Amino acid sequence: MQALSPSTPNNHMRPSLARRMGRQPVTTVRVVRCIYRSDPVNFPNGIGSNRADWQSSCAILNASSKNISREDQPTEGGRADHVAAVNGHNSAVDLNLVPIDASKSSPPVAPQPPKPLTITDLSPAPMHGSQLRVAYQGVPGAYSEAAAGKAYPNCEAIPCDQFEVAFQAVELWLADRAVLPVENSLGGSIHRNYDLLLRHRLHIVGEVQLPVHHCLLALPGARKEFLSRVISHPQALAQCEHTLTKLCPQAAREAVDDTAGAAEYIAANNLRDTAAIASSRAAELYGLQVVSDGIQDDSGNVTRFVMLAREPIIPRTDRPFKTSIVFAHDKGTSVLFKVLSAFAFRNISLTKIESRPHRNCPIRLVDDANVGTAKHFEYLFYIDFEASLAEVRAQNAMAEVQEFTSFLRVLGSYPMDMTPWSPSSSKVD
Ligand SMILES: O=C(O)C(=O)C[C@]1(C(=O)O)C=C[C@@H](O)C=C1
Repeated sequence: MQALSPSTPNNHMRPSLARRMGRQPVTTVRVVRCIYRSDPVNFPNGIGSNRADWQSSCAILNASSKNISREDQPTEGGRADHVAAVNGHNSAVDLNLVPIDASKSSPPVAPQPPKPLTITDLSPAPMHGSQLRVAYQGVPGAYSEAAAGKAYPNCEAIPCDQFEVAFQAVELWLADRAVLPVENSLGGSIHRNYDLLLRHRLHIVGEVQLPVHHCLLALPGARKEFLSRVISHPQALAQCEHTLTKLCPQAAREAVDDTAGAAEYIAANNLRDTAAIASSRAAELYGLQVVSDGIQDDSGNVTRFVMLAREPIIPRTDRPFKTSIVFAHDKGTSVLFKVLSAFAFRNISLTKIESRPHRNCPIRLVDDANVGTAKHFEYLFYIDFEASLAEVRAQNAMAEVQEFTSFLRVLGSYPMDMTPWSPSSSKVD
């Protein structure tokens, strides 16, 4: 089976099911022009230069207007005001977008003098986040939806059919935050999402670590001995690899876009020979039965998600902060030790280091007249360190790192998730 995506035939069933759930997944579309009505979260005083820019650069999007034309793929590297991700045909209502009709526009009102910016205008809303619109990849019941709820209780979670679309939803003010899984304690890093962090200009403003408790789900009455395949997100398949071999050795494993989408697909197509790895909430939402509960290979299975916003938060020192950076050097990996020592000398702990291919310059050739040409792979390095950028030691470390690197970007300086440890229990039958 192909992965569920906007272009695959499977996709036709997803909007209908999502509609049953009360909302449609965000898909990639081209919006002609749009206006943003209000942003109570980022600009509670009703003022902000970003919003003004946005208003002047955009005009009309009407939920029912014919101005929206669907496209299968987002424009690669396209400008934010050309490509939008909106929610189905009722999007304008859901997303606070209002039509402008010049003939019916209200009478002119005296211009209001701008209110001075305050510190709250500059800093995104705190983590309790009511009314925050949070874009996530997947359909209701996905772990990313649960992560959005953990980070921002009472938020409005907006399903998106791709991670790329979740980024665009924030860039285009259709959502206030995006939630992005970056690593799992069993499956490791989600590499593609590291690449997306660099390709887009959003800022990391928070993190949550979510215990991930997987279930094997099938249609009511289905027996695990007769299952011929198990479908899920590749990370979920990896996290249950050994347990699955014991439970259903006969079943083939197939990757799809998200865990809950796998459950939805089985229900929509009445597949009696197929099971999904997904959450118990997905079982409830799509009417499936839990064949086995707690099938992750380790009871302490945890996925780390980062929260992304258009603006960075102001780093503080009154609680534990983490900072994420990415860097490269035109002399390659030889600078890595120097960069790491900038943190070590200041007693700053690193919590994560990841390397990704340097796509702009993947290979560096070093000619040696005597022995020939060495071909070195080039990397971008992602580092998370345990300090706030408001701390002098972190600022000094960064100044030193800047000297050693040819490219350096701060992805965000944000509060660490310090919630109590509650591992998901393993309950395999
Ligand atoms: O498919 C989902 O439910 C997701 O939210 C995605 C995702 C991931 O990308 O890692 C999130 C958490 C789990 O680790 C498995 C899958």
